[in-house]
Amino acid sequence: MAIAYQQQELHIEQLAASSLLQRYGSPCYVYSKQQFLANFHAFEQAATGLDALICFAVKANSNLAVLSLLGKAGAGADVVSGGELRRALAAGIPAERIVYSGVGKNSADMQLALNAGILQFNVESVPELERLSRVATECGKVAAVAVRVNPDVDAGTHEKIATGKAENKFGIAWQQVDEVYALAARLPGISIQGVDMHIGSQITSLTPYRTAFERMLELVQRLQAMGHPIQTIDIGGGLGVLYPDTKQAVSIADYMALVREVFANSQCRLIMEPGRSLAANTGVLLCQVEYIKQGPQKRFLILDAAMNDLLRPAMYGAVHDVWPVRQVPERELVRYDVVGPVCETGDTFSLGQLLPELHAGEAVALGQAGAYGAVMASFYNTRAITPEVLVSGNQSALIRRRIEVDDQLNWDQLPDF
Ligand SMILES: Cc1ncc(COP(=O)(O)O)c(C=O)c1O
Ligand SMILES: N[C@@H](CCCC[NH3+])C(=O)O
Repeated sequence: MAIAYQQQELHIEQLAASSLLQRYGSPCYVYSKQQFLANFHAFEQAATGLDALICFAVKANSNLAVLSLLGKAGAGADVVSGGELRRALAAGIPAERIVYSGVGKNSADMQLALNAGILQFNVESVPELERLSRVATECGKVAAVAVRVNPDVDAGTHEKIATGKAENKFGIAWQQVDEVYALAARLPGISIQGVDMHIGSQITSLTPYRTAFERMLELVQRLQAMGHPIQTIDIGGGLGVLYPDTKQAVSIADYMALVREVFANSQCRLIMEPGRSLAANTGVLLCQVEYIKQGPQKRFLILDAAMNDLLRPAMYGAVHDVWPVRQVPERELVRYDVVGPVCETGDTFSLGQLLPELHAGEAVALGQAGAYGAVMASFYNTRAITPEVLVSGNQSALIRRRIEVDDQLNWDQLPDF
């Protein structure tokens, strides 16, 4: 079922926004606890009755307060580096709920994961498998492994985030899978546990998922018939969300209904790695208008947020909501090119955006910023790293009265990342 685009249900009151900006500085990422929990519960509820573990893809948002919130709610974590693993562990996510993906795992990070006792390594190549076996043997451990299989499916997504086609660097090619499992079975430091796939990100149709899932189920049955003890099927993440330019999206409920239809009788434990669908609509990037610049042809809204804070528009031509925090109905509508202060023409959030007339110093929110926002920030132009705040309260109540950083964590005892 296609669902229509609606502006993100995250309203920010002028008063609260300016308190936040005053307290934490501008620009500043603001996340909603309630929205994170609502998204996680939507997955959980749709998975009722299935043996399923939802491992949040930490790459989407690695904020410690966010990880701690999701961990307490029962989520596991999908990590792709030693840094992400340390963060997940520091936030209290138990190692037995952590899977480790990625094409370039180094020996030190493998060792860290083995000593922590993680649930599963998702292995992407023969040399990685051989290295993992060697490192595990040296540590006196056996690594629980799923081979990431590349099901050669076009997920119809942006070329920079497609991962499931034969030409992509990810996973083991379909025709090599049998020999890789045969090798895994011979290696002393490896224990075969499952299969893994991830075909891309921001996928807005169920069709590629159906094709990939059916291929994976067939593969599981074939590997089991060969005697491999496949007990887990990791189906990755990738579920798309609504951005202003998304023409259709798939609901969590419909996605999970497909998962159930294909895998319910597999007798395997299902692992999912959603990132964006858990995080995108939980956050905004709050910022302020620095200047209004009137050119001969265009009017520029120059924000104090830039591509180093939110890279997606510059990197993928991605579109995010832009809206003034204070809604003044009588203001005239004006077209702006919404840009940041960085010395790149690509530092543009939106072209010809119709907005109520704005003035320097007023607060603006950039939407859908809870996923792949702060995690992709950089120091470019020697700008400061953007603060992140997780607040309580929901929807319109958000931020209005309760400005509350997650106080469950002891920040002094957390490692510095
Ligand atoms: C291996 C793996 N798992 C999970 C994810 C999360 O994807 P998404 O944020 O699209 O759900 C990604 C990113 O695409 C990934 O590479
Ligand atoms: N960073 C990307 C998604 C990549 C997903 C990681 N495999 C984005 O912002 O959309």
